[in-house]
Formats: sequence, structure tokens, C-alpha cells
Amino acid sequence: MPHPTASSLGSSTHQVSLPLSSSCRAHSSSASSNRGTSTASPPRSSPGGEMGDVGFSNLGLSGNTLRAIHEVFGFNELTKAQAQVLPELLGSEQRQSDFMVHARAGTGKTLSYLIPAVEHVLRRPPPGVGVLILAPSRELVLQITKDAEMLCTYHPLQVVPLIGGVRRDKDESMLRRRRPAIVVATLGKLVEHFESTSRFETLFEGLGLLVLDECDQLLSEQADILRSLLGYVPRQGLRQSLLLSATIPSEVKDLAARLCRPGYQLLDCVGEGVATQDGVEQLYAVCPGLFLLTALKNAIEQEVQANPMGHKVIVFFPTARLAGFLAHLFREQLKMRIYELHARCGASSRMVTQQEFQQCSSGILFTSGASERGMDYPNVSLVVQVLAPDSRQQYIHRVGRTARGGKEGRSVLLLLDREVDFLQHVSDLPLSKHPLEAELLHDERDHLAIAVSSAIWPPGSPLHAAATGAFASILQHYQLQQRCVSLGSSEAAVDAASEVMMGLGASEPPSISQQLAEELGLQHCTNLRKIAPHANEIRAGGAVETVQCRKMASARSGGNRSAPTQRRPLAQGSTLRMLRMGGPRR
Ligand SMILES: Nc1ncnc2c1ncn2[C@@H]1O[C@H](COP(=O)(O)OP(=O)(O)OP(=O)(O)O)[C@@H](O)[C@H]1O
Repeated sequence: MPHPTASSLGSSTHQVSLPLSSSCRAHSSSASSNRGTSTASPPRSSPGGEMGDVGFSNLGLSGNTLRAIHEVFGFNELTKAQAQVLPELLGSEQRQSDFMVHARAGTGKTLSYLIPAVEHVLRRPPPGVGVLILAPSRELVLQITKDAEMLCTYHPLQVVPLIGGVRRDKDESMLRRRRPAIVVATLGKLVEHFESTSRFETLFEGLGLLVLDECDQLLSEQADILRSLLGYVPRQGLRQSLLLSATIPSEVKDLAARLCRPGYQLLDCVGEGVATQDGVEQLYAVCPGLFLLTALKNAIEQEVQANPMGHKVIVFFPTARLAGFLAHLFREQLKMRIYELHARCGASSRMVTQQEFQQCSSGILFTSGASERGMDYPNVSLVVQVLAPDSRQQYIHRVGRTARGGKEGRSVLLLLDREVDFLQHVSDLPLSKHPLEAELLHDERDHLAIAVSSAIWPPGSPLHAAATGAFASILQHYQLQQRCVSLGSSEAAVDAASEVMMGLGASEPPSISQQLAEELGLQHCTNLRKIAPHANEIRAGGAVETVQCRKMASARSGGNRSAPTQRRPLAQGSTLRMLRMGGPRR
């Protein structure tokens, strides 16, 4: 299929911004969402003070939409953000205007666009798909689909998700069978269909509404692919666009202005106010790399002890490989049950984990980018961020996974001592030093240091391979992604990554391939061990673990890879224990 010319993103329009009152703070219902359960619940009463005073019944919605809001979601009143946004969006079709919505995380943006979307297709039944909703991750697409289906419970409208990891022929048969009015998709999967599936574009000829959820991420990180997509769907003038996010930096406003029709409106529920939701206590602790694991374990432990039956913890890592390695380490070495969800998990396991973590009353999830935006896990009591986030926006979205819907929660940021620069980027947020920082760094009789000693994850073991991949991914993170922390030099990035790995129990920093070192601009770093390319190389999670490397490692450990105690660190004290001597002990 020929590639149509890209349209709207390239054209320029002028922007008319109509900021609303900035008095709209992030208050919403304390009622928990029905996500994660399929049963309808009775209407919930709204908590005084948390909600706006507008009822859904005042919006002039169709009877079946209203019934679903009351009976399936159990909501009566709009959140304050919804009260600002929904009347504008519902009345906008006649005015032919596009909208950008800026409202804090957890304030109900999803229903703010789903309700107008459903009313739109009811008023103007499309020949094919009438509403296309784009979101940056598979998990978010599935969550939005579920909400859309709940909202359509009493309407004969079908919703279909299109995400990576599902075969295209399966998508095609679902589209043929269900004939959806609403499609929710990740950009990559959608463009793949437009490029490869016969007559796919005809489905979208009657598209009247395009929604970009987490628009700043789609516009900045997926701009090229978004531009391709816009070549396939009806032009700007023929459809309405709604763009939403909890973070809309000014450069994104400029990009968005090109996607929207001239005269688009900005509905700003945050204004000059604090960018994070009211109910979240935000703390940070500064840890030497060698104590990172201790701080993480203690932060989780404190939460479990405070809330044995209802602790729900999300731990964010900067990379999928680090999340995977730590999940493995916690399970094997610390015997803790950990949910794991990141880009390196298979598609079906991601779906299962998402559902399980949504439904559990207590649990600990180790994750990375896949969960940081839009995900609505009910009752998350603690969010931990390990290492400095890449950006202010990332920090805000991650914090937004707790204290949603007017509830309360805590967030703890674990920064390396080299990363304190990050705090400048969030100096306007109510983030304070953890009052129990010293306790977080305390490892009773080096219990943890011993437990994670690398002697019991010898070269050749899955944990060793995962550690090698995690190390490479941290280097990649510092060299290519981290925009808020300047470590000063490539050597300092290697030192930071090495320290983290030693803190996680490695007896020495892993090595990476010469090729990867060159790709990351680290080939001249004398503090980095590099392995020359080898014919028998084995890809081990992004780093290259060669047969030669394994032989070397095996030789170092006495030639017997299956004998974990060659270096007897448990008897003599682990490398980590020894390295920590003189560190913050208590
Ligand atoms: N009117 C309402 N009354 C009570 N609860 C609501 C209402 N609207 C939404 N909620 C609930 O509030 C929670 C957060 O809503 P939602 O996921 O739409 O937030 P969001 O603003 O999209 O957040 P994010 O920026 O993280 O994507 C959900 O559990 C949702 O079901």
C-alpha cells in the first residue's frame, strides 16, 4: 500500500488558549473504580468535599449512558476536573472546536473523553469506526477499552482494542465480527495495520473523533509514527481532536497546536497550581549506590508492616531489564512474591499481571515505563521510584499512580547521592526529605547484603545473565535517556552503574561488549570492562555475554559454574558487606 502523505502535524495553525480557573484542584471521588471487577455495583455516595457539586444527571446524557455511569461505575457526581471539562466537550461538536485538556493524574480524564465519545457515535452513527482513541501502552489501551465497554453496557456499541503482541489476523477477525464504533489502539499496531492490512483505511472513513490520551508522550516520543497515522485518517477539518494529559509542557502545546484545528481550546484544570494530586505525601531519600537495595527493601517493608493486609506497592525502575533483574532477585534470594510487568515480559503475561495486580488487595509490582502513565490500579498505597526519573513529567505520572480518585497515598523517591540534581526539576512540588532516611539505609547485621551475595548467582545462571543485562541497561539509561541529572562524565556514568550493581550483590561490575560500549560512547572509559566481539556471543538482555566471558568467569570462580560457594563469601562476608564498611551503618 502506498504511504499517504503526512498531513496535519506538518501544517501550522494559530492557537487560542482559554485557560479555565486554576482553582480546580485534584479532588475526586473516594469511591474506588470497578476496574478489575466485572460485576455492577450499586451507586456509591460521593464523599463530601472531594467532588464537584454537579451530578451526571445534569449533563443531558442519553439514558443508557447515564444508567451505565450510575449502575456500572457507581458514580453520581462529577469530579471537579470533570465538571470543568465535560460540559465543554459535550457542547463542542456543534462548535466544531478541538480541545487540549490538562488535568492532574487520577481526576477522571478517561470518562471525560469516553462520555463525549459515546454520545458522539450515538448522535452520528458512523459507517465504520466513529471514534479512535490512541494511548501509549498496551496496558493502558486495555484499561481504556474496559472502561469504554462498561460505559456501553446498555448501548449496542462495540469497542475493539488493537495492541502489539496480538496477531494481525486475530485483530482482523475481531474487527469483522464486532464492527466496532470505537477503536482503542497503540500507535505502532495501528500503523502496522494501515500499512499491511488490505482496505484497513476504509474502516476509518467516517472517523469523527480522534482522542490522544497521554498526548504529550504521543506527540513527543512517537511523533514520527503519529505523523504517518495522520496520513491515513480523515483530515483535520473532517474530525474533532481531543488531547489529554496530566502534563502538557509548552513545547508539546506547540506540537499539539499543529494537530488541532485553528482556534482549539486549552482546558487547564491545573493552571498555576501544584502539578501533583493533593492526597499524596511525597518523600525522597538519598542513598549511596551500595545501599540502594537496602533502602528499597526497607521502604517496602515499612509499608507492609504499616498495612499488612492492604499494602499495594508499585516500584518503578528506569529500565525494564533492571526491573526484571530485581524482581528475579527478590523472588529467588529474598523469597518475596513480586508481580513483574515491563517491556521484556511476554504479551500474555503482561495482561495476566495487569489483571491480577488490579484485583489483588495486597501486592508488590516491579515495573518500568509500561505502568507509569494512565494505569489505574485501585488502592495503591505506596509508589517507590528507584533512581532519578528521566524527566519531571515522568516523576509526576509515576506519583499519579497512588492517591487516585481522591484517596491518599505515599510516594518515595530513592536517589543516588550523584543524582540529587534531579530535585531542582521538581522544586515546586511538595517533596520533602524522608524523615526516616537513616532507617531506610539500615541493614541489620548485613542480613540483606548476605542474602543477595552474588556467590549464589554464579556466572552462567539466569540471575547472572539478568544482572549483566541490567548493568548494560543502566549505562544506556544514563548515556541516552536521563535528561535531568548530569553525572559529569562517561566515567561517572560507569561508576554510578557499577556502584548500583555492586549494591545489588555483584562481586564486580559486569562487563559489556566492545560494540555496545562504542554505541553508548563508552569505549574509552578505563573503568568499564569490555569484551571483544566473539563468534559465539550470546545475547543476554542487551549486553553481550560471550562464551569467552563465561569461560573467564567460570575460571575466576574455580571452573565450576554450578558450585555457588567457590568464593565462600557467606562465611567470609560478602563483597557488598566489605565494600560497605565505613558506609552509613547503624
Ligand atoms: N465521577 C467520578 N466519581 C468517582 N470516581 C471517579 C469519577 N470519575 C472517575 N473516577 C475514578 O477515578 C479514578 C481515576 O480516573 P482516571 O483513570 O480516569 O484518571 P485520569 O485523570 O485519567 O488519570 P491519569 O492522568 O493517571 O491517566 C478511576 O478509578 C475512576 O474510575
